[in-house]
Amino acid sequence: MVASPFSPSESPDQTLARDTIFALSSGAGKAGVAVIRVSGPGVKECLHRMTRRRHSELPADLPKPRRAAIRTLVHPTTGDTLDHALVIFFQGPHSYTGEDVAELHTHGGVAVVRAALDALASLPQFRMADKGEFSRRAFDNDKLDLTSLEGLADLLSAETEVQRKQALRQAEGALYKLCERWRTSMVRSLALVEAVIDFGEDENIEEGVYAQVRDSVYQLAEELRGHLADNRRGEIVRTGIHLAIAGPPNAGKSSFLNLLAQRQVAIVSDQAGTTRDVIESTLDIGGYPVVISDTAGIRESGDTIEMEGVRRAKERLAQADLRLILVDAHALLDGGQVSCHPAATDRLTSTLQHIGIGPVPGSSSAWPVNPDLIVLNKWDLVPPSARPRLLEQLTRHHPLARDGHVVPLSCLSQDGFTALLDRLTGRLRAAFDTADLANPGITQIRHRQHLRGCLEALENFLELEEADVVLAAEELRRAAHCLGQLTGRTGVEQILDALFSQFCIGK
Ligand SMILES: Nc1nc2c(ncn2[C@@H]2O[C@H](COP(=O)(O)OP(=O)(O)OP(=O)(O)O)[C@@H](O)[C@H]2O)c(=O)[nH]1
Ligand SMILES: [K+]
Ligand SMILES: [Mg+2]
Repeated sequence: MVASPFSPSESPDQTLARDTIFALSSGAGKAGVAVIRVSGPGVKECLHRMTRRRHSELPADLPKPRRAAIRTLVHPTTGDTLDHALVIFFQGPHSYTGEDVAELHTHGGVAVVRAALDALASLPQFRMADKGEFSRRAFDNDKLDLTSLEGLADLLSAETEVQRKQALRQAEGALYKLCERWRTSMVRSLALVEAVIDFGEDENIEEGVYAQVRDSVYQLAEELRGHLADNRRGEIVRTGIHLAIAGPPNAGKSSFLNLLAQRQVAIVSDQAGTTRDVIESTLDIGGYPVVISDTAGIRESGDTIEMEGVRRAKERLAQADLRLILVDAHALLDGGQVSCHPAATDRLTSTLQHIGIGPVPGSSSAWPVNPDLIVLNKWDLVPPSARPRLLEQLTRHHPLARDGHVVPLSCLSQDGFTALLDRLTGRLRAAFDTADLANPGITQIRHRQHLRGCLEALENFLELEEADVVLAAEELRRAAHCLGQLTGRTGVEQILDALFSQFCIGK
């Protein structure tokens, strides 16, 4: 958990005014163990009234903080034994919420849990927690900032390894710490600029203070720019990487989707133009969440419905994060053979041109999309003797096929599928690896907006002259405020006070 370095102390009155909240924190329904969490000023009283040492009628001592203790759980008024439970006590502020917290690990039966919850509800000023209320209290008590809370929410809904890791890092406060480092630097600069305003003529102000501030703001702006130029990696991993499969009709695109998904998601047939709509399936590929779109085969057609499908296919291809083009390898051959040197290469070029990739002669409507992988499907139909030559010719002579961008595959026999998956995972890792610990990613549009606002203010600052020192202070204040909105920690005065006390500028 992240403790704010600037946590304001809560007055005892505020604490007392609060209800004690409780909830079943583990999943609902029958289970081996259930965890009931209790937080608030009444926790000690609750443990005193509801727990006994085993085989004893006497109230048990409060368990040592953070140590599990076995207790008999009883009803606070009737004294009925409810269960034997493992009890853990966390003394505020060293707890998740920052208040006194107890965890009761009871047997997971539905009736046991209900009895325990009913017993808790009978205590004065105790009530069931609202949704997210424990985390809300953690935020109010400066135990968590907004980005950590968002990370926690993402962690609860993470479906793949990469999402889990990213969410965990954010929940642990990596983004928060980075933002606080930036914000502290900005507030420090602000303090110096305000010192220049207040004591500008004073001999106690060092020479060159303003230049120092400019340097540090310049560096900060560079760092923020670098952070914003992340190709939206974190956001994409959070919501799913969009991979489009496109290609000519009958290349085997739907067969490939079905192979990836390991079930019959899309209709496969030998009729060209089978797929019309975009068909989506969300899969876990090497730990990455990937939303795969199978699309209509791209070709000219008189059929208005098919043309709408083709339009959607092109649109999807243009918007995708990753593009996989599937072609029929057999169609690149000349009567089953790799004929004179440039033929297969030319055929690939023309196949790609037909689906709008690469320069289209005499057309201004070519869109500049580059495939991330070109899959040569129906490899089983390529005679084994022709395979090495075909591959060599393409990788050597086709500009889009170089650097291992071409992979042979047979959806029919599944030959080449494992190699293709490895290649795909490699591409995903290259494009979306978020494991850079020193550089926690931005995972929400909201983060990006506040960072942009912050950068804008810093850039405005850098355009000002030293004479505009009042405006300069205003921009720095705005920059720090933007970051404060990102983390939910907007207080500037506390940092300022702490810094001013170090400057020794007062007489
Ligand atoms: N021999 C062979 N046939 C394949 C392979 N992959 C797919 N096919 C066949 O090719 C035909 C077309 O497959 P689909 O998956 O429908 O192709 P598509 O690209 O989705 O076609 P459209 O949706 O019409 O654009 C079907 O008869 C498949 O069985 C393969 O690797 N080898
Ligand atoms: K088809
Ligand atoms: Mg299809």
